[in-house]
Amino acid sequence: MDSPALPPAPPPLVPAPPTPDAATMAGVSWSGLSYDVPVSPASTTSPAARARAWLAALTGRGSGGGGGGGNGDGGGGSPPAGRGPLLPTHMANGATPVAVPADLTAKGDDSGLSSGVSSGSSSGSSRPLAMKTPAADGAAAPNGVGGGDAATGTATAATAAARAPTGTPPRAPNTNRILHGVSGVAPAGQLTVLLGPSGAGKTSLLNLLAGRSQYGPSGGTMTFAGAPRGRRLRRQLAYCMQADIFSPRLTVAETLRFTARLRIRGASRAEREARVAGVLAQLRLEGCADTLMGDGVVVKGVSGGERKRVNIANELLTDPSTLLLDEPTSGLDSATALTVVRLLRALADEGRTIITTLHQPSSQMLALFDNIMLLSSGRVVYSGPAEGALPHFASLGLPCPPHYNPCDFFLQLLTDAAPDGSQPVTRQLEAAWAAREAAGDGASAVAAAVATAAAAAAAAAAAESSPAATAAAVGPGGAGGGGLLATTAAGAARSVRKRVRTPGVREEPRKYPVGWWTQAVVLGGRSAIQRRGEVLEWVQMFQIVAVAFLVGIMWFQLEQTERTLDERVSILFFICVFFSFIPMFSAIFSFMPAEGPVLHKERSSGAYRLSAFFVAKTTVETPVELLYPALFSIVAYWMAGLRSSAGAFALHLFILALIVLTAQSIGLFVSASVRNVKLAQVLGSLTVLLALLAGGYYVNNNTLPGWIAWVKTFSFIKYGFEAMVITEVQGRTFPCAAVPTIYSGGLPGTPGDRVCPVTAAAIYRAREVDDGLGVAGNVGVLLLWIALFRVAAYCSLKWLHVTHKPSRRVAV
Ligand SMILES: Nc1ncnc2c1ncn2[C@@H]1O[C@H](COP(=O)(O)OP(=O)(O)OP(=O)(O)O)[C@@H](O)[C@H]1O
Repeated sequence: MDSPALPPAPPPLVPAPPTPDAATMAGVSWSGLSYDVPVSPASTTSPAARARAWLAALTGRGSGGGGGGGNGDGGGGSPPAGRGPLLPTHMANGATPVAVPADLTAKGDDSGLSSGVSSGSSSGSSRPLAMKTPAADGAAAPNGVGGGDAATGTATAATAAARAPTGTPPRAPNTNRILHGVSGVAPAGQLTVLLGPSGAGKTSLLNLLAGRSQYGPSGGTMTFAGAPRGRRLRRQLAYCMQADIFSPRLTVAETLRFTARLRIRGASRAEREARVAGVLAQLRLEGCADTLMGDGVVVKGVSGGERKRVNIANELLTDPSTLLLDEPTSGLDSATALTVVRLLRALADEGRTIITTLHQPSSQMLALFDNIMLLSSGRVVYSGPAEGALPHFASLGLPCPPHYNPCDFFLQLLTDAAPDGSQPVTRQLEAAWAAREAAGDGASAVAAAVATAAAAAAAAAAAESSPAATAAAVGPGGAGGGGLLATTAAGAARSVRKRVRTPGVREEPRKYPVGWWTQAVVLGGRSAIQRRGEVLEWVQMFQIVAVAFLVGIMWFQLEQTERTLDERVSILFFICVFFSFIPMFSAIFSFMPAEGPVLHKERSSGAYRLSAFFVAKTTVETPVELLYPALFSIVAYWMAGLRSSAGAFALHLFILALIVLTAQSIGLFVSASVRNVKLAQVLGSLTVLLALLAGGYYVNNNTLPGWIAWVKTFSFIKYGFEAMVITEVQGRTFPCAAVPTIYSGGLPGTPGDRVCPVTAAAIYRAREVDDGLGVAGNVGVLLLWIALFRVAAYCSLKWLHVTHKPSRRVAV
């Protein structure tokens, strides 16, 4: 019996997904990216919520999972498909309503930045601007990224939901959504610019792409050169942060040389020098190669424009295929800013993927861009070729006035607010773009296609992980990206193909470009150079020597009798205190504000291990810290007439060095644990004051009540002071003076006779020195303190102070 004929297959409801070209595959794409951050603890009212917010802020975990309430698009989950209301049809110019995806229908923007779309906010507005959809006037779709026809009718929210490349995940409680399922593509060999008003989410998006966001993405995918971001691509991606953070006391050339030594793998010295010379020439920095970087405040250095270019040069040293830049022109005059943008254009023309945020580009700059992505409150209002933006807005009934800078026009559209603070036009633009994306005519379709291809490539790579298979996959004609790349004839894509095929790009056997020892040696060398301006600072040197002479004069050639025993003890205590304050306060500023930002930046780029930095820094700084007490002692010790023996002097110096290192270690710990400079200062002062008060000189520790007597155990000054006293008087006797003192006894009203001459034991008794511990015991305690606080400083630095690894809630 014949089987009945099958009914013809129904026509597809959605257009076929676009096929990304080679340059797009080799570039960066992101699909449905969402980003949530914890709400500020101060803005929550309930104590429990505030505690959760504090905890989230502390641990860097923005939201713990899906679901939960909330008033935003994510908070309560998306409304069922098809239930997105339409915008009101009050708009002029015969505009038809724009379908609003479910994502935009929530009352109130969960980002907390602006109000959400509501019929009231639009219909009640007397906005002069009105929009129409592309479908309304039959306008041809502007050249969207993915190609494909514009929707032929009003897209529904159901379509939007069905066509969304990735569903935006629900927003967790106590979080703000900064990015709402943002999709885009930045093809290789092209300059892609993120534009939008302040707070639109440009930096957040860039941070996500760079893997540097504080909390990690809440949803979505990213692909780099057709693959998910992984370690193998880490060094192919460079990020120029907005703040140009550099060590102020290094010259431009030194800065680049140190970066080259730390970040270029397996290069000889000559090759590194050639690379540095190359980027200096490329960025036209030869003229200021020997100028200090400076900090613009204390150390005079390069100009703002040069600094920006050094920032870019520093990242170009590793020859990255993808360069992300956050506001590379901020603070520059228009001519210098144009120079920087031209430079980015040239870098893109070399085949690199360049993605940058810019604040207010001129129309001259616009002509240099390939693509722009316009963001508003974390949502896309346009993403595609730069020349397609004006037609897109014109098709919505928003033509750019003649002789107007298009970029200013875009930003004005996105910042225009009604008297009640609402932004109906912005909301409508977001909705219009969402509708266009839903119709398959936008970046999200391309990004989704790239993500699919990337997933397939990753699966294939996992199946065939042999080097031969990898080579076949990346080579021309291979089954993977190489095959795709080989199909293009575009110049940009050719250079991209060359880059992607560069040996070493695919393999990242080690986490860091150079080994631990090299890192430590290079960082140590840099630390030494950084301190050159400080160590030899005549003022500081003069201060130490001047105080040494002053002390020598005040305590000049103390009599070797009972009469001056008090002075003898007091000078030792003064030395302990003086050399507790100085190293403590110089260490307190070690990481914040001084080196913390540089460390954070360099660690974020994966340049070196924290342990290498820490060991190098503390090792290099130790001899410098010990120089001052040595200078001081050479003068003051002999002038004051302390124990006249080379051995005693050496031991005195050794104990003083330990006191300095203990104070420095505590200072390092405070600096590594506290971000607030003032708080660090207060903590430092408190620590030294407590150590001073419990040091056994001012207060008789044995007479303290039991509940507070334990404080003396934590006074590092006490241990140093006692060790010094023992060194000074051990085995000596001092002839009695005419007038009795506490050392010889026999004072009126005290029991017992006077004991002459005064022995060391009598001095220990009078000063409550614990001679049972001896010099060795006290030295041991100080060494323990040094070790403990250094380890604690390292741990704080690693886990509390400098975070360079964002938490990741989804794998991308
Ligand atoms: N970690 C965070 N915690 C709280 N809010 C954040 C965090 N990161 C970003 N935001 C908020 O997200 C919004 C977007 O910030 P983002 O820096 O991305 O904006 P932008 O477009 O780069 O702005 P600008 O042009 O002024 O630099 C801002 O309102 C910002 O306050």
